[in-house]
Amino acid sequence: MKRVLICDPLSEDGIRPLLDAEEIETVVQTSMSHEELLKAVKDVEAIIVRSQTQITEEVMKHAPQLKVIGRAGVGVDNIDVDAATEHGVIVVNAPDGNTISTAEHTMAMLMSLARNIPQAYHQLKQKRWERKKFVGVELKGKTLGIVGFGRIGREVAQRAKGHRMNVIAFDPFLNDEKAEKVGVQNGSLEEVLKAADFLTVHTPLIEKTKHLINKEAIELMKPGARILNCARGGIIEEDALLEAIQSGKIAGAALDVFEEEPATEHPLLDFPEVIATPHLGASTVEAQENVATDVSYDILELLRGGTVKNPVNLPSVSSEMMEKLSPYFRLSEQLGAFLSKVVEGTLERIHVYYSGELLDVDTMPLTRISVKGILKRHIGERVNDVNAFRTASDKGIEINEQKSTSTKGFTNLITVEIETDQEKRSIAGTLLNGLGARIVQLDHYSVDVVPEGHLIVIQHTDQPGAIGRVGSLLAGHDMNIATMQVGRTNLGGDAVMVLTVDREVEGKCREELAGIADIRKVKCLNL
Ligand SMILES: NC(=O)c1ccc[n+]([C@@H]2O[C@H](COP(=O)([O-])OP(=O)(O)OC[C@H]3O[C@@H](n4cnc5c(N)ncnc54)[C@H](O)[C@@H]3O)[C@@H](O)[C@H]2O)c1
Ligand SMILES: O=C(O)[C@H](O)COP(=O)(O)O
Repeated sequence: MKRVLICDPLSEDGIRPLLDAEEIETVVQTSMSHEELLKAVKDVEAIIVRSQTQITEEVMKHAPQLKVIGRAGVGVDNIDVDAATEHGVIVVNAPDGNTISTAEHTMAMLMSLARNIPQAYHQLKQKRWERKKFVGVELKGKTLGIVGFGRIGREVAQRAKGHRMNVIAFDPFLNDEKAEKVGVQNGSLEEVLKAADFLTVHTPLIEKTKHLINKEAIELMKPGARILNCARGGIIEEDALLEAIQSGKIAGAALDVFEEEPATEHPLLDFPEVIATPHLGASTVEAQENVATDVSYDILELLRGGTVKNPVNLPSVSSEMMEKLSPYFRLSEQLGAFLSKVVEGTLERIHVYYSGELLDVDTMPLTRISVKGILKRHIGERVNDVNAFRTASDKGIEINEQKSTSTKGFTNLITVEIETDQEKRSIAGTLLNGLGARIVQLDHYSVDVVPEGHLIVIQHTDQPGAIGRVGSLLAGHDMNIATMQVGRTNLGGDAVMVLTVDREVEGKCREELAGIADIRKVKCLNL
């Protein structure tokens, strides 16, 4: 018997496939303490959670039989996906099942916020007939700013348009053409912040979106604007929001999620301008049945040796292929990650070229890993080796893979090229026998860089003193330079510097670097 442990409340109809499977024993044990959870996972092959239960590496270490973790919902931020991958545990989620419910909940919050419905209801329940106090605003003609135009963001936009709102959205995967097709305006984050009467966030919580809506962002907003978060606590900086509510800059907020949940004692709840629900976005009969069904089928398939529909981290490479390809896995991801951090604009096309000893190998898994490395910057851990292509195609990004006979003298060479609506950039890397991975080309500059650690990539004009000024500035910041590579097109022409430094480069240091004469662009990377 294979044991499946369900740790958070799930729809019984949704888990029916598991309950009906003869070879599966399904154990439902919710609201466990951490110690109880560690004991309960001892002999399970699958764990299913919603957002409450944290599946940490410690939990995985206590579950030696564990093969799969199912997230009956979208966000996998309560699961240590990296640790799962390291432990060979597949993570699956249910990305589509609760989209509509969450979009509808966002609209319910938007309307409640506009018309003070929770506050008025509360007064009436206290037998107070207040009318003057609860004068609201219409949605018609107002601008809804959407940050994160994925599944839920798009559904919210459609509904807001039904209310005759103007919609402006920001998403790194959105461009004017795609926005126009769905009748919204494409904007930068700054443009969205400045235009919004109501601002709603629908991004995942990843490093890049943590406190995306902070004090500086709120300062850009219109006085009297209102903010909604039905995505994840932490995308909006709660202290900054509190201050803005206190000062009157922000007229109201609707929150379904908090940085720490349960959030019964949260200071934001003391403000009458703040309305809130206890993470109810996905709490409908339909969504719960959908997500439980999707995750149950995937787990069943996987435990029966089949393939899953919604893997978050599954590497799908045969063992024979693995032997040939695995030395290039890390390099492929590093090339993608490196390039995604230096390129500007909305991604349109990714080309990957292989040459040398990679000519006769099925390199598709490597392309997938490079694409994952590129997309990870915006999507976080939810993009993986398996879903990288699907995610790219969902975002309208074209992927091309080609074999090339031009080896530039290397026994193997991988070249990744990104085209955006603004520029075309490329990077090439190789595995040097006995020496490991090297970046050997950045655009048309030859370099020799180990793709690891803290890197600074500087585009500048080749002029005497430029290198010295960079060195002195970094020294002034007590920043040790481990390696430095310089490439140039021609004397006095465009040039690039790639430096490896011993620690992360802070914002102030980066700004000062960008201010040096002859320096055009500075990008700081952690690989
Ligand atoms: N409140 C709830 O109960 C509930 C229910 C479902 C989902 N969620 C949360 O809602 C969020 C969105 O879910 P989804 O299904 O729409 O996901 P999705 O992956 O379809 O969309 C997320 C979008 O955010 C974009 N994005 C990433 N980084 C960005 C950035 N820095 N700026 C702007 N956009 C960025 C991505 O490109 C993507 O298009 C997730 O955080 C999810 O966990 C909450
Ligand atoms: O990411 C999600 O799917 C939502 O936050 C839903 O979380 P829940 O399953 O705990 O309701």
